[in-house]
Amino acid sequence: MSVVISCGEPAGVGPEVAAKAWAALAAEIALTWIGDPRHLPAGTPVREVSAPVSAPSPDALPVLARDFGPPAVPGTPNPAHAPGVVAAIEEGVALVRSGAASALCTAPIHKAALIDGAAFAYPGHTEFLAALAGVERVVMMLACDALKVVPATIHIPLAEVPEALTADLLSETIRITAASLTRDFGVARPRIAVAGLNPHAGEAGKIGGEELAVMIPALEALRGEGLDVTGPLPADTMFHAAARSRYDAAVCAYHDQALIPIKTIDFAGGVNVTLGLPFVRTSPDHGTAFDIAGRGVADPTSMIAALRMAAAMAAARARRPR
Ligand SMILES: NC(=O)c1ccc[n+]([C@@H]2O[C@H](COP(=O)([O-])OP(=O)(O)OC[C@H]3O[C@@H](n4cnc5c(N)ncnc54)[C@H](O)[C@@H]3O)[C@@H](O)[C@H]2O)c1
Ligand SMILES: N[C@H](C(=O)O)[C@H](O)COP(=O)(O)O
Repeated sequence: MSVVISCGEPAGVGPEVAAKAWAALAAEIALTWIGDPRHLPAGTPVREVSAPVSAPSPDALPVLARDFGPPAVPGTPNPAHAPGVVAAIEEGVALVRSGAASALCTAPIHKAALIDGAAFAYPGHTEFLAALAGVERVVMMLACDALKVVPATIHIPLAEVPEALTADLLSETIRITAASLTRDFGVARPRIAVAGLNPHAGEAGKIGGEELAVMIPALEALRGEGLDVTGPLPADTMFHAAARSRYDAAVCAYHDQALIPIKTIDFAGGVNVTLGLPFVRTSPDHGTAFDIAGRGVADPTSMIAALRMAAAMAAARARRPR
């Protein structure tokens, strides 16, 4: 399987964790990095290529070299780089859609830097990739060995969550999650737990009405379709080890309800994966980490896990085409 890596924000830790991950996986996965090679850590062995490689390259990191103009200053994004960062994602998508690569792994972007420098119209990769693929609804999943979580609403202000959390959104999110658990992760009959929006999942309507009005009817309808769905559950007690053993994925009402438990349990090993796209996309669970960029101390574990997951998902899809 060949995986292309979009460079992400040059002022962040993305180039560093990509170079370190390549060093760790050089004999295991065919990796190709898209970006300006001057943004890679000094001393990274580079081999410029004109197309993604199809075999592992243990001696040098294959690079689709693109000129971003000014050099990168660690920790300080340059608006002049933003168009190149966006173009690298677009190129990665084009390569996986054409079949030139098997999967895309995106290094972290700095959303504000892209909005300022490239009038980026999306709050994250997830929404941008959906637009590039022409898909109306995609699902963000963060996965580690101990837990898989899905925020039903993603990058929106907390104040907008109750209105955005419709029965249609919840139902589609759960259907996409269940289908991907089977297709990409080999779970024959996925068990999905759903977190309530309100404290104590609404306490039978005494602490918020969304569970009774929206969530419970939606989950009952999904059970009628044959899906194994439990909830809405009180979110505070569904992430300890015994609770986690009862489901394959937790669908949550909003971003932090889903991402706090997984980034607490396994920040180093978590992977962000987009479900519902016509291609495989993963990413590390961390961001640009400007506070440590350029110091050589960034932990590549999440990037390594993201690359391994991308290759494994691409292999699973090759074995199990839709
Ligand atoms: N996949 C993505 O593109 C992605 C994911 C998450 C956040 N982001 C973006 O990144 C930017 C910064 O986000 P943030 O500050 O909330 O989170 P962050 O993950 O960048 O940093 C949070 C903390 O974790 C540390 N950290 C992060 N990655 C690390 C690594 N590999 N090794 C060691 N320590 C690491 C940082 O030093 C910092 O202290 C924001 O613009 C955010 O939107 C992008
Ligand atoms: N919500 C993600 C996280 O905090 O890990 C992150 O912002 C990445 O989102 P995209 O994959 O949409 O860029």
